[in-house]
Amino acid sequence: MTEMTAGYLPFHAAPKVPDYVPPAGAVDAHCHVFGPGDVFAYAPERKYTPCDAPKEQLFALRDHLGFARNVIVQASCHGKDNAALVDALEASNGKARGVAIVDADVTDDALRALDDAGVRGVRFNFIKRLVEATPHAVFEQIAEKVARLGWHVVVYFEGQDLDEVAPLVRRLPGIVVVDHMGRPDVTAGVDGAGFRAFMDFLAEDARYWVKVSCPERLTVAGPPYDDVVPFARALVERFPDRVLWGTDWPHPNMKSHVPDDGALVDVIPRIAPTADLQRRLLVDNPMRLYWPEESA
Ligand SMILES: O=C(O)/C=C(\C=C(/O)C(=O)O)C(=O)O
Repeated sequence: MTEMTAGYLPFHAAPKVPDYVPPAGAVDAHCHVFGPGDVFAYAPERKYTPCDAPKEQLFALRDHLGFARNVIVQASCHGKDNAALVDALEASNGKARGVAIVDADVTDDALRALDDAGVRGVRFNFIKRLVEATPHAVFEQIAEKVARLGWHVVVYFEGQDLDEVAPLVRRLPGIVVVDHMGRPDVTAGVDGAGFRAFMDFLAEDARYWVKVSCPERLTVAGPPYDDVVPFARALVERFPDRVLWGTDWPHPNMKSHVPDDGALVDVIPRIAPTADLQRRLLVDNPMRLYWPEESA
């Protein structure tokens, strides 16, 4: 068993059954698999070591929460070794798609193998506490390469870094999905300059999508995340056809509390207050992006 980084909390051992019942075919569009470390080693360059969170537990959580599919996102702790991700995709019976992390020198054969496994995007991480900086020119090279496969790009950055990241995003081809609402400073309020700038950025181009995930990371008030709900709701109501939702299980790097995944699901009707908005958020949008061949 690989020791997890001191001070971080493990994922919830017994999340509640959500009160909210997701629509049929709902997709958890942001989650991870970690290790197990003695089978899928963590990256030497990682800045944290998570607790093991294997595919079997992710799939059991999917069923427990009433979801049908997962989008499994490569996290920095596994770096550019996507083996654990591919293993989970191949075990999912077509119920999972992936977002990988790759180098600029990734070969076309390697990309095709990832695509065959179910990968449909790459992730560019700008969070300074998670990764060393990558030159934007490298990200542009990767984006051009994977666009040939029809993949999209997922970006993860701090709210205060929008001005640094936006020029690169504008140069990327295809759809770009922003993780965790662009990590706004919730203490500044939805009318604060930072979140307004983020909303204006998303409004620039219909290629830009956003995940209304991670109230547990952004909150100052704590569960049930009343201080974060207005941000997610504003995004759902303004961009109903380009929002995604995810648990972010197993919630790496949490220190403030252990989020209950069932309680996170119960936030959904508060941020998407109609059945139509819930269906677009949980079914139509993720199916169009990750299973277009099956999308209505
Ligand atoms: O540590 C965070 O801020 C959140 C995450 C970490 C990563 O994505 C990562 O290590 O790549 C998360 O989204 O799970």
